Amino acid sequence: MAIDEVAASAPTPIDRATLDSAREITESVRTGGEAALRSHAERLDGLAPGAPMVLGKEELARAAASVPEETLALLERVAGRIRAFALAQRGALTALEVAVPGGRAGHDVEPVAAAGCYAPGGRYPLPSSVLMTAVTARAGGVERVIVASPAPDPVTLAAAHVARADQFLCVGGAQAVAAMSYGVPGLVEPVALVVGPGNRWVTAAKQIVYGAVGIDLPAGPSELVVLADETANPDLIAADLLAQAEHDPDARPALITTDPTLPDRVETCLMRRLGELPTREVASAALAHGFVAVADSMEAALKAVDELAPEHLQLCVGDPRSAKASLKHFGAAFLGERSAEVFGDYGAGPNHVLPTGGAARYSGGLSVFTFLRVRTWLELDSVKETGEDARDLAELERLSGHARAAEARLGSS
Ligand SMILES: NC(=O)c1ccc[n+]([C@@H]2O[C@H](COP(=O)([O-])OP(=O)(O)OC[C@H]3O[C@@H](n4cnc5c(N)ncnc54)[C@H](O)[C@@H]3O)[C@@H](O)[C@H]2O)c1
Ligand SMILES: [Zn+2]
Repeated sequence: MAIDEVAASAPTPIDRATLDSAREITESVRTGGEAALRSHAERLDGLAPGAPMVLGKEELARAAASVPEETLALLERVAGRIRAFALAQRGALTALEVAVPGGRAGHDVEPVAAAGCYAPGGRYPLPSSVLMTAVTARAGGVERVIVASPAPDPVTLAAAHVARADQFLCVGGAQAVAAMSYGVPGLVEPVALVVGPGNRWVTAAKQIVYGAVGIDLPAGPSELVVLADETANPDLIAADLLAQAEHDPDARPALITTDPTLPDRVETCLMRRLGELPTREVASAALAHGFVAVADSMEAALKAVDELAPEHLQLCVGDPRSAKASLKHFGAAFLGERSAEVFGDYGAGPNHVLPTGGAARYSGGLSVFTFLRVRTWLELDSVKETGEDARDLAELERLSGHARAAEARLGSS
């Protein structure tokens, strides 16, 4: 692909047909309750007829006890790193109090009361996403946490136990998002915020329920841009492209480089690795809509990356820090070829739930901040300095009630 065609090749966030089918599903769960939820789950999520849809803390603890000890220890270690990073981020946001004319104002920080955390499970079980969402919610102080994932395996349930989730909804897709958002009488209480990655039906459903609940960000099919110069190792690039390609046939792996000899060398490694990859069927489908672009300068390459606003950006260049510093739009950057994107996926610290479909232009990834509300307050001793301005501005807007409410205080200060 020519470098100046890269921006136009960006995927549209969600197609109309997926939105329509997600809307039908979310509406039917909203109005049809448990019976509608069960019928979608049996049809789309492989829920066995009569199987429980919701598990509580004891069942999650039992699942945790059933997995090998070293698996549980692994989940605990990864959860610990995600929690440590989230708590460090939490510490960067503090309550504020400042003087304003006539008094004081400020903000305080309060978590949402209840969060629904979606973890994908259609193609592969993703216990890592359970940890990324639910551990981070708890680190933010969320009181009630429900995790949803279709056909969960014991490790996914164990991850929910490790994350100290309260409930597990064994349902996926748009129906799970609707159930957590609207609630299902007798089964699931509605939450205030729904978060988590997923395929296009999950992403569409989050868009639909937004307003009734808060959502995090569009975190759809995986995207990776590798930005590489002549210092890059073609075999590592091939490995990284395949790692994201295997997520979903809709995933989008791409290489942008200033070295015209690199694409062929990457291609050779890619073909060899693809032949040996157990997930090659999905990966090949994704590779078919990935792309390679050669730029004649680093400046042109950086411009193309910025226009694309990719979810993951792997910087295989001589000076990754300065490349990152000159970019505005990406979900998460991985600096240098040792800092492979998979270490972000699997919990080095930062979250792996990241904006796709160009959403990096207006959103960062999921973080502890997603679960927090910054609420402001105002406390005045005197309205001498601001009261007349308030009254006059209200009159300009012809809102007499406002003007009078301000006026009523003017005499008393
Ligand atoms: N952006 C991120 O931060 C991030 C992180 C991890 C994973 N992901 C992405 O999450 C996705 C996971 O996808 P997945 O499919 O494996 O799991 P998923 O759990 O997201 O979706 C599976 C569910 O989709 C629903 N579904 C499937 N086909 C449907 C249809 N025809 N009509 C209606 N509903 C249907 C079903 O309910 C099914 O259980 C991948 O695209 C992956 O790249 C993104
Ligand atoms: Zn990944």
